[in-house]
Amino acid sequence: MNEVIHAAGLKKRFGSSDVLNGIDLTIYEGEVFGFIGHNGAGKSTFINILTGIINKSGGSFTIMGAPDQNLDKVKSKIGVMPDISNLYDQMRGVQFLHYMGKLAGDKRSKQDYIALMKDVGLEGAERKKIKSYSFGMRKKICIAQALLGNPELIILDEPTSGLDPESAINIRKLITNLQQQGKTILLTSHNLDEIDKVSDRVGIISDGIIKKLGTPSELKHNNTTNEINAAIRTSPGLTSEKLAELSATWDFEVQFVSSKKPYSVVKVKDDNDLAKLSKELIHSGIQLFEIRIEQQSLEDVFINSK
Ligand SMILES: Nc1ncnc2c1ncn2[C@@H]1O[C@H](COP(=O)(O)OP(=O)(O)OP(=O)(O)O)[C@@H](O)[C@H]1O
Repeated sequence: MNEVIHAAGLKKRFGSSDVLNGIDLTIYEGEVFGFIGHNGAGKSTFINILTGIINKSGGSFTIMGAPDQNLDKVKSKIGVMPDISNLYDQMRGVQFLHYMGKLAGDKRSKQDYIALMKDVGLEGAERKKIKSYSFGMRKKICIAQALLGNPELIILDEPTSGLDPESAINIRKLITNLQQQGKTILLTSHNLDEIDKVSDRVGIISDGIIKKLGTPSELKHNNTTNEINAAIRTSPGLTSEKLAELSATWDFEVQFVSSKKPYSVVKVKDDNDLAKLSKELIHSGIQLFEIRIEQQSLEDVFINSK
């Protein structure tokens, strides 16, 4: 597999604050890579270093084989979603893309720009001035801008934040289509369900390093313990207090995790304790309708990676 991005010990310090403490990461050709981390974790800083907006403080990286000191020859192969504040408000949507496309060496026809606007969900807004665009429409034209020049690597920093659910679904479809065309996509998002759905691999940044890395499935199943979260549906419903009262005499530990109506989610040590739990609940006179294992979500993995 060809390496598209390879970062080795990449560091960034702002004043006295170390934001990136040595990012080691390789992103391969044709993959959608989901980059996640809490606010201020350094995702945009990493992207801004890759795209030459800011300088690194240490370490090194290559993009499509070009070393970070000499990225000029690959710059035209990288499409980056700009900040929404960098749009030209007085231009009409299609006119703006046409203009930016020329600068990016884009060869498409005017009709194709209209098609691009449709692809990002801006059908009907082609001839409206950007100043009249809503926040979501601005995001969409920024996504379109990232695709100008037919780049091989597309970097999308929170493309769907602030979009309505249908628009976000369309952007996810667009990302999948781009991948099918062989593009490599680096994506950040705080919507972990979205990252789970579209990414081939996910990296979680915390304390300035990549804390966890793997496919969404690997991350969700990489449980270091045998602990089980079980969702239980009973009558009467199981509250935290009721469970504490019942379990006081049990010879195993059970912990109330959350209430997800009509379920109560509890944690037990292993399979044996799960079997004991169902037995004890029935003995206590509680009607047990359903008990099922709750799969870890990417959100759980994220919360536990801090
Ligand atoms: N130009 C700058 N000067 C000083 N500090 C900066 C600068 N840019 C970013 N930072 C700081 O670096 C840290 C990482 O910011 P960054 O924007 O990379 O985080 P992020 O992971 O993208 O966050 P979010 O999810 O909120 O977008 C933050 O503490 C931020 O305040």
